[in-house]
Amino acid sequence: MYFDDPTLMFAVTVVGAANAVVLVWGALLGACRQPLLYWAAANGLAALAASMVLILAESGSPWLGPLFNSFFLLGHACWLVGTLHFFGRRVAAGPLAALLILSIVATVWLGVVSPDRALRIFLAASTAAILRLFSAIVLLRFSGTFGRRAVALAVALVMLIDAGVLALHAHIGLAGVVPLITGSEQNDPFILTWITMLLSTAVATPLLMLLALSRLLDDLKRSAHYDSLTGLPNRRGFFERIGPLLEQGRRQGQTGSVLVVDIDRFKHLNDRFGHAMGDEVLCVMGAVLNDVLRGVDTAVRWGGEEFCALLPDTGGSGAYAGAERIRAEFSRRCRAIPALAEVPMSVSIGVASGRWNEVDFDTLQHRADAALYAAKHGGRDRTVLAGAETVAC
Ligand SMILES: Nc1nc2c(ncn2[C@@H]2O[C@H](COP(=O)(O)OP(=O)(O)OP(=O)(O)O)[C@@H](O)[C@H]2O)c(=O)[nH]1
Repeated sequence: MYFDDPTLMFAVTVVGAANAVVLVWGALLGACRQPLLYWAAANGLAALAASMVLILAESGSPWLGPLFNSFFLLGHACWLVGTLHFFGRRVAAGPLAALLILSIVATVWLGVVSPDRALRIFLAASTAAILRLFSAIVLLRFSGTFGRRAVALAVALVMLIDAGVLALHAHIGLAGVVPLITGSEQNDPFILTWITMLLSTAVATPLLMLLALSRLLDDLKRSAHYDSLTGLPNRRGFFERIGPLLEQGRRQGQTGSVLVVDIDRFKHLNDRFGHAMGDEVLCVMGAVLNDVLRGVDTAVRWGGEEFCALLPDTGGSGAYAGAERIRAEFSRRCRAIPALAEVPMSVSIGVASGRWNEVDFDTLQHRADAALYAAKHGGRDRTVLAGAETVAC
């Protein structure tokens, strides 16, 4: 195989361009938008560099090498930036831009102004190897923060191999020989360029797509079961979670309780301070329910400013005490919001209890709702226990 085998250039062009289209399409779906766009740019630049060689190889233009190197290096930088974004890490834009500008200026200088092919190849390949090494380090360092660790490690391995190939390329740039490719008529390092480009476009990019797809599926699963504002389960997540708890309660004849929690005069809060403040207060309520309830209890954002909680193994007095803790904690946390320091925020809560082998969840929920209605009509800012006329305010 010759270094300038047009089949290889064509393969990199087609695979790189196809990857770029798929990655942009994935970004338009809204998942991992930034990393996908950077990886699309990396593949697009690889395709551009390869197609340029395919078209201009015969022209003998002194600009071909420097332009190829520039696209090549920009593509490697996009890879790194996309990978950092994927793991939610900061991009050290200044040092990266400085490295790129220096390398690109040097490669143009060594290609056009004061031609030195060996030094140009050394510079471009060693800079690309450094960028690849950083991509591998990012993947190795943060692979544990994301579920698909094996895939992230596989991409890291490809990046390390790629960095090794590029280091060899850099060495060849200086030494001017190809030690590994014995018998080749063309004693030229370009074969390594095609190997490294195929590694990233045909091997590493599909693995990255798999990573992004896994994250998309995780996000979809999460948004199907959780309320995006408060982080609490939505109704679907709630009913999936409480099914086994209710079954256990029935078998063991446990007494359980349902709380229906409604923030008082929420419309007034929205009207006076805006919806952003309303959303913040809803988040406060989500956090309060998370923190105050026990691990076995489950809360749900029932809709709007209404929440519901199942306390599967708790009788009326325990649930009532829990409701009071929720009311107190909610008011305390709202007072800590500067804009609301002078605006007392409160909640009304309806509580209903019963034995799970005598009542079902829907029945208790309706009773708790009726108790909430009584709490609202009694003046708000209170807990009402269904059937026990117990009112606290
Ligand atoms: N900011 C924000 N507001 C919401 C959201 N969902 C529902 N709301 C608002 O919540 C308000 C509920 O108003 P109402 O049902 O009249 O209840 P309220 O003002 O709390 O009155 P009481 O319950 O009787 O104390 C409506 O204005 C809705 O627009 C949300 O996700 N964010």
